[in-house]
Amino acid sequence: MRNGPLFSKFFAPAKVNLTLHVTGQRKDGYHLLDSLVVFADVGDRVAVREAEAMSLDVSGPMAAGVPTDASNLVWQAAALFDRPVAITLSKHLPAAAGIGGGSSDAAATLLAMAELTGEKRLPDGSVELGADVRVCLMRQAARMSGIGEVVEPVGNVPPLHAVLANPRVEVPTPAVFKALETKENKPMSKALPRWQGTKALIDWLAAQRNDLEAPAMAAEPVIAEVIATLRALPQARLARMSGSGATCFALFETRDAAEAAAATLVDTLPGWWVTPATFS
Ligand SMILES: C[C@](O)(CO)[C@H](O)COP(=O)(O)OP(=O)(O)OC[C@H]1O[C@@H](n2ccc(N)nc2=O)[C@H](O)[C@@H]1O
Ligand SMILES: Nc1ncnc2c1ncn2[C@@H]1O[C@H](COP(=O)(O)OP(=O)(O)OP(=O)(O)O)[C@@H](O)[C@H]1O
Repeated sequence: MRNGPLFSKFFAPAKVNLTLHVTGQRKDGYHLLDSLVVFADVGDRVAVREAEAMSLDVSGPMAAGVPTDASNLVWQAAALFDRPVAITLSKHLPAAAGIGGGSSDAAATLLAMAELTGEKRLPDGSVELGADVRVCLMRQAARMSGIGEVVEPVGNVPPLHAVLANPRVEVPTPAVFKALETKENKPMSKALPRWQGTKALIDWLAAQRNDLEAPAMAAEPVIAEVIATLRALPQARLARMSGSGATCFALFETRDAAEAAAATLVDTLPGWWVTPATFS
């Protein structure tokens, strides 16, 4: 005898592209990428409960403007299983922000639905929900290539402490890719180094790129201001945009330095979304 409806919940971590090299473009217009992806200890939360019919409740400090109907990627993910559920989504990440958002929420929903239904394999169409869904399903440091469908785990990534900042402007991913002038750029080195500690990783990252920074900045010039502001923070070692923006990150060698820097930004720029984070 089961006691009460089936229920499952999962964390949806922010997805951060430490690097994002655009190396080509397919005939269908999708761009080929080479990206070192890590996940933050900040994110959304998804819960699903067995119900008579599908429903979605969106709450949390970043819920404004997030769809509450079947256009939400969590609804689309849950609907791939033939089991109606009441979904609750608690939004802590800004949307259209280059840090996974909908894709990470969709991945968390897929995992929650698989647990709730006991399904061992994900339904067809799961990873097609978004180019970032596959890497978000892995939710650990990975090298992502192809258009996002090739995901290779990367071990021994030293801990990175960061500040994430978003000026609360939504940046449409398709437009940023479209505006990228040079589609064939150098990938990262074939073999990634085995970094000996946080400083070695940051030094290596400094020689990598996010090729979408330039088109994103052209679309939203405030992104250049975000990067300059992050770069000027005490003990900030590197600042870069994540994904197609507008969220940018600064890297620090200690969590204390990241938290102190975040507190400074929260004071001086109350209109921005700012949080300390640890990447792994
Ligand atoms: C920028 C990244 O976030 C890096 O992780 C991803 O490549 C984009 O992931 P995403 O936001 O889940 O992207 P999707 O929602 O699947 O695609 C949005 C649009 O971005 C463009 N797009 C996306 C991924 C890719 N490799 N090449 C593209 O050109 C396409 O126009 C696509 O229609
Ligand atoms: N669960 C969701 N959370 C936020 N936005 C969602 C969600 N589902 C659908 N959307 C819609 O998707 C759009 C893109 O939001 P999302 O957070 O996926 O940004 P993104 O820039 O694509 O993230 P990334 O590029 O890092 O994958 C939003 O503007 C919103 O209208």
